[in-house]
Amino acid sequence: MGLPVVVTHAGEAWLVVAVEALSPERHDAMTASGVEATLVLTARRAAAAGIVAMPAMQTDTLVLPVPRQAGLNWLLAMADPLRTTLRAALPLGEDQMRAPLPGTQLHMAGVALAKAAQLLPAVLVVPLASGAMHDRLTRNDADGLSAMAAQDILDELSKERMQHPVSSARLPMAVHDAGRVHVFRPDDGSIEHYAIEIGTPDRAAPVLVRLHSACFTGDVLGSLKCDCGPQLHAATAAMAAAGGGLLLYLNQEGRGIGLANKMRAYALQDQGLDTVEANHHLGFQDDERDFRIGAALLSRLGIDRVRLLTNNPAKLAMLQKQGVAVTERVPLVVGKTPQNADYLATKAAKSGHLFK
Ligand SMILES: Nc1nc2c(ncn2[C@@H]2O[C@H](COP(=O)(O)OP(=O)(O)OP(=O)(O)O)[C@@H](O)[C@H]2O)c(=O)[nH]1
Ligand SMILES: [Zn+2]
Repeated sequence: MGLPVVVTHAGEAWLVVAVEALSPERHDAMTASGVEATLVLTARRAAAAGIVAMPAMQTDTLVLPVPRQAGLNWLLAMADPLRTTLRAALPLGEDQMRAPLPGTQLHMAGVALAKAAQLLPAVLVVPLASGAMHDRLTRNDADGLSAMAAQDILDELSKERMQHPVSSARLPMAVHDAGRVHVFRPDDGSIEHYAIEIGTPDRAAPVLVRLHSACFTGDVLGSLKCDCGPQLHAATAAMAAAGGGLLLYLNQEGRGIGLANKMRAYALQDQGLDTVEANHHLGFQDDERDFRIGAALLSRLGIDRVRLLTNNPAKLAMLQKQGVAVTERVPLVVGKTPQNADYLATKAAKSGHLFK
């Protein structure tokens, strides 16, 4: 929802909010008393946007003191995903900017919260100086504010979620009339994931499996910018032809950044950035997916040996690390178009995908 959160750290309390969720009222309530506000950016974004040089990337987060004269527009400009160079475009002169500092757990927790909400990881942090500030905020945000320790936020958001089976039913499909959909719900209340049996997978032998990350544009709209839609359909067809298989449909849209941010990445790609550079400009890593989910669903379904349909070696390594035996990688090279040739080349060059 983008509400400010009270984060405690080193015996003090701070208010943390994603910059993109700042309304003028909320911004005023948080900064009115002249507090020392800081802006937290990921080192990825700071480096991609030219605020710091790459060697400064020893840290995941960078903290910039918000200049006194800076208002909401300055913050929004610093977080604006379409502004690719912050130095040249800063509304305040460089001399008014002090050098960024490496972030602490407080700042890492702020960034982790923003990412978990699929908001841009650009975060305003102010000391919770006075009861008056707290009152003004709770009056505006009727439900009051959540409070949590920075380290607890980091622990909570990085731990593996339990995936609970919720419901399951038969689903005849065009590709095979014997099918079954299982819905799983993570214990943190976040988005559900699906496992789809195609035909009748034989669990006595390694099962033909695909871990498919949701791609609304490719899977539903038939986008030519990626290969996801053709991969989805080729995978289910291969499973039907083999008599059975398992499709894990993981709701990790946009490699885990969500559709809104994926469209921001696409807008940057229209300015000439590749798929990896665009993620970095937004402040994300190349890939923000939690690869443990797939292994958890397999284990819930009693499958411990798989033949994996993928071109991505990282998926093999992750499944093996989580205790799933991958007896074979089955390549899934389909759906190359003139519009996605550069995207596929970037994945081969930067993400290690094997297209053979
Ligand atoms: N952030 C971002 N996500 C994208 C982009 N294009 C596709 N995606 C997402 O990428 C995910 C698919 O990842 P891929 O790397 O194609 O495939 P993979 O699943 O890692 O590997 P394969 O098993 O070989 O397909 C889906 O969640 C898509 O929504 C893009 O340009 N930017
Ligand atoms: Zn796609």
